[in-house]
Amino acid sequence: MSAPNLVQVSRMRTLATTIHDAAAQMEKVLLEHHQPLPSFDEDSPVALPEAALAFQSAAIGATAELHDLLLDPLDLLYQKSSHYHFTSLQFIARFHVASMIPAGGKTSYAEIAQKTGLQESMVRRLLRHAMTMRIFHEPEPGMVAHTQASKLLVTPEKNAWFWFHPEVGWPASVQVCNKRAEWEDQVLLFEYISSTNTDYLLLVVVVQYLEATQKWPESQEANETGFSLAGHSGKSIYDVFSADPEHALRFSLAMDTFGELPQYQMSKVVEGYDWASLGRAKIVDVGGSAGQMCVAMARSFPALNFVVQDMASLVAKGQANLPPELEGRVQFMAHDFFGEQTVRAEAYLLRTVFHNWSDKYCLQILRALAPALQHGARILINDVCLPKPGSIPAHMELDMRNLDLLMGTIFNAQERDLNEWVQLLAKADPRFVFQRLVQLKGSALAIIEVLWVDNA
Ligand SMILES: C[S@@+](CC[C@H](N)C(=O)[O-])C[C@H]1O[C@@H](n2cnc3c(N)ncnc32)[C@H](O)[C@@H]1O
Repeated sequence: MSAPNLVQVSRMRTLATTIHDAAAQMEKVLLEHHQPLPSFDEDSPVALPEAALAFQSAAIGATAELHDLLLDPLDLLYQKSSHYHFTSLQFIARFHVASMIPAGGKTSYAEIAQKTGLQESMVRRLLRHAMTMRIFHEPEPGMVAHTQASKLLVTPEKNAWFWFHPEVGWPASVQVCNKRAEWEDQVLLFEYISSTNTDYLLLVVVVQYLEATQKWPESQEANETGFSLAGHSGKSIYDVFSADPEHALRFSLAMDTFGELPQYQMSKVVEGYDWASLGRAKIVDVGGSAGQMCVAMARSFPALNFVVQDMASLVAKGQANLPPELEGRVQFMAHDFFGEQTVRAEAYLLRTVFHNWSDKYCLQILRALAPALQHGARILINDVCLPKPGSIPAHMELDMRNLDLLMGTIFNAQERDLNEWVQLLAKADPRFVFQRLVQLKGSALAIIEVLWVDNA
């Protein structure tokens, strides 16, 4: 075993000390100038006294470096290349949302929806995303109030300046490499996805999100999205992929890298749920890709057996790569999850399956399970469960709300909060009875545990 990296530990402490010392100096200066301490409060002074500026700069530099230093490197790349925040900022700027909220007061999501012509649920998603960046806050459920930053946007000049970045600078920057013509060529598009990461593509797609939302309000269809508008002439991502299974397979490889981010790792699922409580049981992994999750679980829980269901190309890949010692314990089956479930089992796992489908299609996937379900069967949904605004650290909430906007942009789908999960299940069939939410430690994902109860 190699020795711990003491240089990194020392840098971490040096930075923490710089932050501590600079903050103490700033407090002193502010007290001397009879100024309040920094806060997000809408009435907090914007400018610091001259004597505090050097300390402010030292603290910002050290916090930024400490933040990056503490990130997993894959997460660092992900965070630096995430651009979903432009979607919520574009909405705020385009509709001059700041001017709809009175100073010192509050306005409901419903009223903002009515003034902007967007659906209330969309307004809530966009503004809750911005709130993780301290732009507006939700002082009570359903209401929006100013922070120090959002209040600046009340004036037309500031809003125009703010508008410039998502509406002019951002779309222009997408064109910098003048690739749009080449993107029309799907082969290059998919080579791009698989060879680097999805961000260049997603940038073009996300630019179109508000356009799609305004063009097709309330749409639940994947061919009426930012993706469809971004050079795909009305096609959904599914249409584009199904025309080319090889590239669909490559996209699934790109998704595997997503799964390596600490907050989405499969090990958190293996460790975070009481799988042993199932006893000797069979688990069907619906939409289980090439079986990576089941292989990890089979290794840790010898009493469990698995059936992985997915598209034919993926299950064939899973079967070919199955470690020999798991032969017989992990089976593969091509199955369309919109079609009737035929395998009877003690539990059904649906891992990150629902978040890329709108409610209309999630209901179909849930109802298709029913014919195979026996009283007491567990349905385990491993997906994001959006937190109450402000209830977890902002960078973690932002990560979840980024994913929410990404799902909207590409699929007309969404991440869901607990209330939305419970409502979705009840609407699918009252025999789906929500049991409990298990928030997996160190993960952005939860397990929503549901029982099938005959006569419920
Ligand atoms: C976001 S991925 C999740 C994969 C896997 N559960 C995981 O967590 O790594 C969604 C999966 O659903 C599969 N899928 C999409 N449409 C399907 C359908 N109609 N029937 C079965 N599987 C489908 C995809 O091939 C993909 O493997």
